[in-house]
Amino acid sequence: MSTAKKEYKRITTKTLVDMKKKGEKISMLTAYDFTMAKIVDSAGIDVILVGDSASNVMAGHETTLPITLDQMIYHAASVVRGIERSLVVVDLPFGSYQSDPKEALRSAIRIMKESGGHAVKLEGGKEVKESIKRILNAGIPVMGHLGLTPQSIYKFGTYTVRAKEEEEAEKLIEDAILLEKTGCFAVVLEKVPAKLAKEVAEKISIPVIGIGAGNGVDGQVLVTHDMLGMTHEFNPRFLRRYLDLYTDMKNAFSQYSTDVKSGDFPNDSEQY
Ligand SMILES: Nc1nc(=O)c2c([nH]1)NC[C@@H]1CN(c3ccc(C(=O)N[C@@H](CCC(=O)O)C(=O)O)cc3)CN21
Ligand SMILES: CC(C)C(=O)C(=O)O
Ligand SMILES: [Mg+2]
Repeated sequence: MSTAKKEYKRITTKTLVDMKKKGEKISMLTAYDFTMAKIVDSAGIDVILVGDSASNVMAGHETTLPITLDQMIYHAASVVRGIERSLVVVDLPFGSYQSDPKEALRSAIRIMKESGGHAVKLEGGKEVKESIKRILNAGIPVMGHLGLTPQSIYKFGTYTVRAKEEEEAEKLIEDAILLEKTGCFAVVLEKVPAKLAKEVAEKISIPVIGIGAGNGVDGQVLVTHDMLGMTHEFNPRFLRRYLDLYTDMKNAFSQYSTDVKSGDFPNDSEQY
């Protein structure tokens, strides 16, 4: 009898809940395009997030607020064409779900229909409960997002650690419990104290995926371009860089330019 660990063929929302039960950590990274998604998927990353961080990373905006639902669908559809195994979760962008639950459902339906993604993510707790219910009633899985919620940046003014004070910590725990009760299959916790994040992960039975939330949670997410070292100016404490692609790419471009200008490229074997 084989003792080899069973490989998950295709990750589903249920797989993630089972992984938490078994104490297996969940890996999650962002992707916004086909080529990146294909590499991330083939590396065995469990969840691919088509994050509204595309607004920063792809489009160069200061915040996540400007990206549109149409643009998110374009990114998500490109990602879906690149994957075989990962679960694809798509951020509902700012302005596509806050007005009312019907609008939230319409936006989620557009994402599912037009991109082929597997689930949506939206920011907030109690405030978005009715919207989450509507989306779930249509059979669309929902991931929550608490703590630092970048779509509310102008309400807070900074990207500092959230829920350091007792009152905000209590609200966060309440919101996490509410998200589980409402039916979310997982929740992202962004930039909160590790001790609080661990407490939340222990209190609820759905997976808690952390970013800047310490090691006591059920999985981790990073922006792929950050962990590859492409976003040079972005230096939060929680980020671990696995490559220095900014430098490597810059050197490659510079070498190419030198080769073109010197006439070294193309050589005899690189032409017809
Ligand atoms: N490239 C990228 N990576 C991300 O992780 C990311 C985005 N973009 N865009 C959307 C949100 C915004 N996020 C952020 C933004 C800032 C910090 C942050 O720690 N900023 C400062 C500190 C700010 C402060 O303490 O006042 C830093 O140290 O870089 C963390 C997460 C996470 N998301
Ligand atoms: C940072 C992650 C959690 C996110 O929401 C995004 O990339 O948009
Ligand atoms: Mg996001």
